[in-house]
Amino acid sequence: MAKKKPKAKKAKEPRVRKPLFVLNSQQKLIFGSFMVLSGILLFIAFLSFIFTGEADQSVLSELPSRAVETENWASQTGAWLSDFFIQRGFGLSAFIFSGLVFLSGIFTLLDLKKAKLIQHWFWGTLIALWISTLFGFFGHKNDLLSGTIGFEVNTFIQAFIGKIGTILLLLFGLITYVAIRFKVTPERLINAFKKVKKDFKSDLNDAKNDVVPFDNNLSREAEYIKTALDLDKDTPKPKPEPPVETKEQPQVILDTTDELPAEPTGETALEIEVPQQEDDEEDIAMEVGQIVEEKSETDNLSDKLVADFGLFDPTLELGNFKFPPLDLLKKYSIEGIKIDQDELEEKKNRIVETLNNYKIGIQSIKATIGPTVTLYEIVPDAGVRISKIKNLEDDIALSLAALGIRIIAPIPGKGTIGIEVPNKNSTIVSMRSVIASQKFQKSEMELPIALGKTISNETFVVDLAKMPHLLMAGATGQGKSVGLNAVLTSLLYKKHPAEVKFVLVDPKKVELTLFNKIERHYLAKLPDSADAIITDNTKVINTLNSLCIEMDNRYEMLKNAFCRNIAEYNVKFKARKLNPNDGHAYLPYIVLVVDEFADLIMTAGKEVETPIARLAQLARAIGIHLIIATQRPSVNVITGIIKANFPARIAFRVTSKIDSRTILDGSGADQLIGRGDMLYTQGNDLIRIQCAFVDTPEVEKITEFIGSQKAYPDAYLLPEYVGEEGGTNLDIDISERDKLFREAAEIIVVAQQGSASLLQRKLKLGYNRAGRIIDQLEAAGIVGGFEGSKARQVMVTDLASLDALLENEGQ
Ligand SMILES: Nc1ncnc2c1ncn2[C@@H]1O[C@H](COP(=O)(O)OP(=O)(O)OP(=O)(O)O)[C@@H](O)[C@H]1O
Repeated sequence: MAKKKPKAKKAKEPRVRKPLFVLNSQQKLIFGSFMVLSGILLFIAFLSFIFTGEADQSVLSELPSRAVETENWASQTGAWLSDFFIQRGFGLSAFIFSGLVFLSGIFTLLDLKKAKLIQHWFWGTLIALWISTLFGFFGHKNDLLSGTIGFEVNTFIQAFIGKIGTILLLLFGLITYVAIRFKVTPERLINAFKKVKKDFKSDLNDAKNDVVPFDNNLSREAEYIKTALDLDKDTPKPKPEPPVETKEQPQVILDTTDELPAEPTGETALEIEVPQQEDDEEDIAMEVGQIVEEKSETDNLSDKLVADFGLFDPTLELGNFKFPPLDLLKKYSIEGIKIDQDELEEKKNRIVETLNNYKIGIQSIKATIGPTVTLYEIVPDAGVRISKIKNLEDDIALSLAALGIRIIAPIPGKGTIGIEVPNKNSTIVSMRSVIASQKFQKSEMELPIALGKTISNETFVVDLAKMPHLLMAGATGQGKSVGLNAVLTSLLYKKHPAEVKFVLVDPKKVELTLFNKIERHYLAKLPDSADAIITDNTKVINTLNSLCIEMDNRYEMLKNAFCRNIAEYNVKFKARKLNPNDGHAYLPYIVLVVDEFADLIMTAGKEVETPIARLAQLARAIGIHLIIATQRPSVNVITGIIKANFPARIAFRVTSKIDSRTILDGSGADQLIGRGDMLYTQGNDLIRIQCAFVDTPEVEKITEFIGSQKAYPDAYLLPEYVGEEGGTNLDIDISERDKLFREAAEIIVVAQQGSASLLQRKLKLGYNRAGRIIDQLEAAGIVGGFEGSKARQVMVTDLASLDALLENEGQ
């Protein structure tokens, strides 16, 4: 079945006709210019033939010979060609051929459409034939006019239909030519005639008006118009309105009448009457006022900016950034599904047998072979209870002696019952194959992720931005880390560093280290942290809270820009409608990845759960998306509040039905076979997917490729967040003081001004950190207490006293 598919497809493919010869650019130049020059040469030769043809007549039979001298301006070749085309060919209409040769050269040089050129040749040849026949009729004594062809054709026609018949035939030929070539119809002709008549009438009226200028009313009107024009002289005049009755209008209507029956009725008849109304003498001319498009100030400014600089390009700073090539990903020898007919038959028989043993008859059975499992879709006999088959899951598993059998009863939307049976030899779905797939390459999604292949071997691509957050769970060693790498790899292959940033949390410390290499391209971090990848739990809390601040900031920016989501905001920013001086900036998507969430929840509990839940609830619109993976899908890890906000879930194999229920709200994940076999749900159906496999060396190669390119000066900085541990209590402890404490103290003493904003400016700190240092300075007795809006009093007068104070403190 599956084998036949590609064959059928092949048969249906339209046969592409290859062009007979295709010229490259150089050949086009050479061939094109040759044709252009040949056209010119022919023209010169033909022109000369009119004057010298007779003189050269006698030597034509001796050509070609160096001894012979010809009068033609193009010498022997010219004489011979002219004789061939004019004398023995078409007469004077041979000039048309010199034009056609010239035109062919131009078409080749400019690479214009060949079909058009062929049309020119066709119509050109026809008109040449017609003209030469016409000349043959009137000037049959002069070969120069008609050429042999014109003469012969004439003689031939006249022999059958006589002179009058020939004239009529020529006329008919002309009408046919004009009708087809210039698409002339009787209606068009009538219409053109009416238009001329109307123009003539209005000209006549104008002339009459000019002749009687002293008619009272008219003169007053003319005077009024004149004054208006005078007043208007300085102001720019609007363009004259296009006349209501446009050229095309009658044509469109007449074109429709072409296809109408002889006696048009109903609506169409009405349409035909429109041009007749135009003919009415009492028709009142109507002028349509120009529609004024009012533009706001910002629109004008942004339009001008866009006209001057083009749309804002966020990728410009790393304009030469190259996306990783496909070759960095491995090809696998066991890739591609191989059909084992015997295995299929055997399994089918066992399923049928087992069901028959329980008195369940089957009407039909169909197999779809996937990378790891084969889906047998059965239609049971009428009257069989579905639950009966569902209960036979274990019996079927026993008879097939296979792990991981899943029964889907019924398959939603299909009216069949599905039995998924693992293949004896599973195939690897390589990351390369899914990344190279059309579906991924051509996807227009915001954050496309190629997860793997479905049971029908289709690449499965989803948009993380639509999910909007993803929960991944599965027992250890079942493919979670590979799944996370597949997600990250997909984004690296599709998104520029300016468009997406990752916040990586890796409590296991080893899973995501490879991504360190792309820190300055793709990672985001807290301002004063050394590593972008977070392995320490306290730092996770700070980062999550910092993301909450980023979320609030982004919402504020969206509100000020009157946008509902990040996509709208970025479009507006790119169109230069948002001023960076007002705090606006291009917003990259932020993807937070937590590998091993259980560990976090166990150690930090509510402190982690609260910001995660907040982000999950609110962050979708402003482009922050969460991917959370866990080995332990128990209810105290995946709590109700987390579950409620993560509609998209991936389950790798788990050990118990309870775990499966925690992740998917149903069983199924316990029946998977591991090694990347997974179930995906986005709130409704479960889809079985074989996860794409990406190995550590592949990830290393990709990160190395990206890491070796020009980067931003630093990772994307998240807003500063100081946790409760940074509060005043700890500050009293000298060892807990900020690294910049001494420097800050010196600045304050020199300036004699105890303000946090001074520190912010001088030390380039965030508000929170500067405030914390001020608190520490207060605890150390360097500045006084808080005095509302006034700066704090500085207690130390000079640097020497400061040194003395701090030294005493250390003792
Ligand atoms: N999609 C896949 N295709 C083929 N093999 C896979 C796939 N995913 C995982 N495997 C196999 O399973 C092994 C374990 O995968 P992985 O390290 O991702 O598991 P894990 O769930 O992250 O485990 P842990 O939780 O202990 O980190 C891999 O080394 C690989 O051999």
